[in-house]
Amino acid sequence: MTDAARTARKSDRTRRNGEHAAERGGTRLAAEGVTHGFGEGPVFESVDLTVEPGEVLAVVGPSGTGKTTLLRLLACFHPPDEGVVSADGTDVWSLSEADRLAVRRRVGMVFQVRSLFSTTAAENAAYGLRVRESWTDRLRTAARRALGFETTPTAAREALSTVGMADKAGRRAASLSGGEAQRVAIARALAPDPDVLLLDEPTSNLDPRNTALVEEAVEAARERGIGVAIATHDMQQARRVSDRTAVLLDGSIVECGPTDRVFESPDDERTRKFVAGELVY
Ligand SMILES: Nc1ncnc2c1ncn2[C@@H]1O[C@H](COP(=O)(O)OP(=O)(O)OP(=O)(O)O)[C@@H](O)[C@H]1O
Repeated sequence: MTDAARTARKSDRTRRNGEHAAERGGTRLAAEGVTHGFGEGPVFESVDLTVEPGEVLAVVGPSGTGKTTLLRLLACFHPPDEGVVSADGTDVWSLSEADRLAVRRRVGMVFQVRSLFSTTAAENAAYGLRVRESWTDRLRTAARRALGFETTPTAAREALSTVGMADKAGRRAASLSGGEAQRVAIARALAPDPDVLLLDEPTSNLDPRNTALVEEAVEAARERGIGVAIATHDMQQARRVSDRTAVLLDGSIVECGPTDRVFESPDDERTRKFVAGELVY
């Protein structure tokens, strides 16, 4: 495909996804002037970044630059040292715990390390739905299971299907390959239909087939109007899946813009060198 055709296809996709996002409402997550560290000086300073509804944002940068830290802050796991993490313009750390929990429930996160519970793929995919069940629902589910009825909620089955794992729903997590386990982790994040999906290096160590299936799931999320932020070392992946790319280097976002522009004519010399593989860390 020519560069012009790729750009045209992406802008068409961005427009359609904007429409899906508008239908859904969505949540706009943002880091505003965020500085964070772990006691030995900040990992990054004054970071401004938004994840818009219905877009895929790639966060690229060398190892140790703070991509995971940034995603964890956006997921509201803990407050930043300085600056604000906001959801639709509201500082999430100014909210009551209950309201902040409500924001967190609209955000799904998939970690770089294997993080499934030691049960079946189906139970893992249903986890986010089950935690929201009332006690009556739980009793009903337990009773149905005792009677041998299917108890996997439809949303969990659909999420497993989105990641190509429908046929392995009954498999125990421990028996899944790394790629299968990662796809189930994505299904678990997708099943409650989050507004935002945060993916931390979801395909590091995966083979091309699993990588392609994960990228298809990212596309499916985008088509539902979900905003996706994906931290990745893989520049080709950033180009394939994202609408915008943020480059996190030397403790700050040195560049953030439409992916094709960032890769083809970056404003910052460090970006040019980084995406060309010329920066050695
Ligand atoms: N809980 C923690 N305690 C102390 N230091 C931490 C903690 N979490 C991260 N760090 C440090 O913060 C820096 C950024 O780490 P982070 O995992 O966010 O980077 P990254 O860009 O995601 O790296 P990678 O690409 O290797 O996953 C590193 O120097 C790391 O050692």
